[in-house]
Amino acid sequence: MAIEFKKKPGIVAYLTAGDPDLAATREIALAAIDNGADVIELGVPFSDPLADGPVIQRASERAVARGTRLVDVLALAKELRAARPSAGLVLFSYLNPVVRMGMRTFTERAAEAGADGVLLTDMIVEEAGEYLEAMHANKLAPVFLAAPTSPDARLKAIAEVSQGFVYAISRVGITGTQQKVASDAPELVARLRKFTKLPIAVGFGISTPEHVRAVGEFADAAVIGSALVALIEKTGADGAAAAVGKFIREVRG
Ligand SMILES: O=P(O)(O)OC[C@@H](O)[C@@H](O)c1c[nH]c2ccccc12
Repeated sequence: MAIEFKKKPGIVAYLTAGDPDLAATREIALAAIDNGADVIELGVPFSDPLADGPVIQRASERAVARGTRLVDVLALAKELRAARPSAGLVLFSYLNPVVRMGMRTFTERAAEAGADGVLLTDMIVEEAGEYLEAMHANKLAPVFLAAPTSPDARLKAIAEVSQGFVYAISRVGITGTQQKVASDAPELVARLRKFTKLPIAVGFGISTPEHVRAVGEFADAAVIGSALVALIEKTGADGAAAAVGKFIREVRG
């Protein structure tokens, strides 16, 4: 039960829980872990995923349409923790579902489920007081997003409250695979290194072994989301776990 990146760069795999269904997500997450993913970012599907590109938007729509709720994702997290005690597990959500449940209740249930940390996409560090209190009370690692447009003061504030790792998004904009990883990433990671000793994971647009190798030159982990979600969309419930396992093995190198 820990967020640690064994091989450099580590792999963080993002999955939309409940797409195509919760049983499939369970199998896919286990396959990702067993094939080299150090951390699973278990995404809570949300009806208005404005930070997401089309691939993850469609996955969220499918999962919401199936009736996937935050409580179901917490139950899935508990199953994953039981099945893989040492895997890194970060609950990933927009604020809205968490606020609806209640911050205190959510963090208690996340800790009870065995999550290592939480990343709330639209939680900004300036307004994170109550959230951080609840996270600390439940020994959960708050993971924050740092963007190339974040000024140093903001990076410093993020670094001071982050635990587990810091998530550096490689470019402004929405999630989604790209031909090459944006060039803003190395500069953002270098700026973050001034303020934190935590591992830094880079995400957005990562989908090939070359992307992962490139990220490994300057960061500690690569986050892969849309490429996995697109693969799941293409293969469907039956073949998805094997396909994702193979993909993680290939990009890990
Ligand atoms: O999909 P990509 O380009 O591989 O990027 C990872 C991203 O999907 C995942 O970390 C994520 C999913 N939803 C988000 C919303 C905001 C920031 C990051 C995310």
